[in-house]
Amino acid sequence: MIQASQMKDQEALLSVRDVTVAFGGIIALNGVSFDMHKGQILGLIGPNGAGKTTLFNCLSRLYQPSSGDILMEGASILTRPPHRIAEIGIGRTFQNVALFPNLSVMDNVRVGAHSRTSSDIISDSLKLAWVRRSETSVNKKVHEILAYLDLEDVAHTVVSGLPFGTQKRVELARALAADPKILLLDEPAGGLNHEEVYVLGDLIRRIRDDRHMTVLLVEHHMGLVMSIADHVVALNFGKKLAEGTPAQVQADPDVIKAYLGSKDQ
Ligand SMILES: Nc1ncnc2c1ncn2[C@@H]1O[C@H](COP(=O)(O)OP(=O)(O)OP(=O)(O)O)[C@@H](O)[C@H]1O
Repeated sequence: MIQASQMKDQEALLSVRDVTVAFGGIIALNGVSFDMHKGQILGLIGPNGAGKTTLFNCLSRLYQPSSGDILMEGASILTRPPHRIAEIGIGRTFQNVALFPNLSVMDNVRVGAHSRTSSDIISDSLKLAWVRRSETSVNKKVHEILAYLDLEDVAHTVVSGLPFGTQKRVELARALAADPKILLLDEPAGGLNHEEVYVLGDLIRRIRDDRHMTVLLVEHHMGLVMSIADHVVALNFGKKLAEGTPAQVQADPDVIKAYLGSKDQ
């Protein structure tokens, strides 16, 4: 676990600065700021409609903030189109799984690995030497990730035939194959049973430790967030309500009030 004293000495890997998002008259996010540090697992929580998904979509560049900035290693990411965020080291998974259902597990993971290569259709067709070298390294990467996530047995299985929990693991594999610096996880525990959530928590922690990854977790499952996050940011009605260690946020009177007044646990 990263200590607060170490954090102070580190420049933030990602800084959310005064981000506001308005949809017509609805202010989905209202001046939200926080920092993420290298190696951190940051849990983003809040009752329904708090603005978590909106913030997640800003980080993955699907939404453009009305004002404010998001900096990655000091440089704004807001000029990047969504399909180019993998190049700066941001990877994501989707709440409802967004894989190519008719492709095999291996081919889905290969798509992730290719998002960091610079080959193009002409170089691919000409089978230039550097493209062949790049293919070899992609294949090596894909095999390594499949082994890491225990997906070798289903490597050649078409994704649509797999249980939901396994599909979620394939999505994680695809995101990891692009070697992100920051992994954005959108409700990874959604649709999983108790045992699967426990295994997932362990896996996220392992990914952070083994692969030196920084993880942002948007999650309704409080048990998961509180057991694996180093730092928690709580939103409500588009504003930051509290941030701190899981224990600090759990004990915050405003957070308790927000949750007691909602349908969330
Ligand atoms: N595309 C959109 N158009 C209009 N309003 C939106 C849009 N997306 C979100 N909102 C509104 O913005 C606010 C924040 O929504 P958001 O989905 O970010 O919350 P959330 O914390 O992710 O909620 P949940 O936990 O239910 O997914 C809500 O009032 C929502 O209705």
